[in-house]
Amino acid sequence: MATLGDLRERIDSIDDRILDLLAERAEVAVEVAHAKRAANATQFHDPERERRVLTRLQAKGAGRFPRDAIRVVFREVMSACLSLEEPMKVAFPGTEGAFAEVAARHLFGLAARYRETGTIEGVFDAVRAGEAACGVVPVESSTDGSVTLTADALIESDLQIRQELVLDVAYCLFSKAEGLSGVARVHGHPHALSQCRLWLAKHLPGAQIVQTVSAAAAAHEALGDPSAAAIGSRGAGELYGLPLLRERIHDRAENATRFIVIAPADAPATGADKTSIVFSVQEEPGALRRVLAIFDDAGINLTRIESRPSRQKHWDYVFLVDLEGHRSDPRVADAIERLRARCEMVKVLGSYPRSTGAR
Ligand SMILES: C=C(O[C@@H]1C=C(C(=O)O)C=C[C@H]1O)C(=O)O
Repeated sequence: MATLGDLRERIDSIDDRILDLLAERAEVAVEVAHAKRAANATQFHDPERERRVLTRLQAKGAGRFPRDAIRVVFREVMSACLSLEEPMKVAFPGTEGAFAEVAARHLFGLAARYRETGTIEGVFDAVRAGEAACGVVPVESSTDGSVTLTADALIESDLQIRQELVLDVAYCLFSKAEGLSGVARVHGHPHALSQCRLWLAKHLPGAQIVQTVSAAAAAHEALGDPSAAAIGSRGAGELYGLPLLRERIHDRAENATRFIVIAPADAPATGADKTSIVFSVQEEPGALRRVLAIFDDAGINLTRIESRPSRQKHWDYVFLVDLEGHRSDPRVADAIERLRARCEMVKVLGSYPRSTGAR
């Protein structure tokens, strides 16, 4: 049997080969940059190509090496190669450690340049101004429903949805207190507090609940005061060096948030896509039913419908719909045309590949 020393020598020599291959890959990536420049490409980042690379490699597999890890490794390899061409600039709301940052890093890797904008509107502004190539914003929570700030910003903006990601959201409680009995105050972002409401009522009934603008602000409170606790992602607690008091304190075991990537353009068809649209209907009986019948007749599945105030008139609404299919599919394109004939306003918010989710 090989000794531990022999085996480690073999691993060292394999690692050297991996490094040589990474160096070779980086050289080719730089050549790709030259080729793109020669072709006057406006954008180096190519999410469709990246998706094809990840899908191909995960399908191929690597013996006993876990399939999920293939995604993580190659996500970082591509992010690093892209940074040689031009680092991807990505905006997200909130501050470091927020779930939007977890989603953004999952999608774009460590080598991208991240910009915290504080607010959801700030993400839209940064992308519109070209300060970021794209932005990552939450659009709905499986527990709390729609993120209305995002819905309203989408309705008003010319930016398009080009990707989505459903992220499992697990909240932890952090504090310098010895145990729950030492916690007098719990600080958290309103979304976090709402998704942990029942747990807090049961386990910390006497604690004062304090809303903060971000997970980071909550962490700062808990850092400065041992009788304070903060709610946040595991990563946020680690980032701020706070001791973990309890894990998975969210009320529903299945707690996920759907994030979208907004950019100046949406994504080409992949065969498993969704399209988001917004429309307004005339104020007459049965108007919404007639509009929805267009999708029914075309056999198009709607995955979500939501109404928002139009902000033009009192008690006037617009409807946001997510449907299965790409806007370039003849069936979807035809349904949208028929919608235009019936509605006062129709706006396509973008077509994008369906999320396969992330844990
Ligand atoms: C190298 C390229 O540019 C970027 C980097 C990629 C990679 O490292 O594989 C893939 C797509 C682009 O985001 C390319 O377009 O092929």
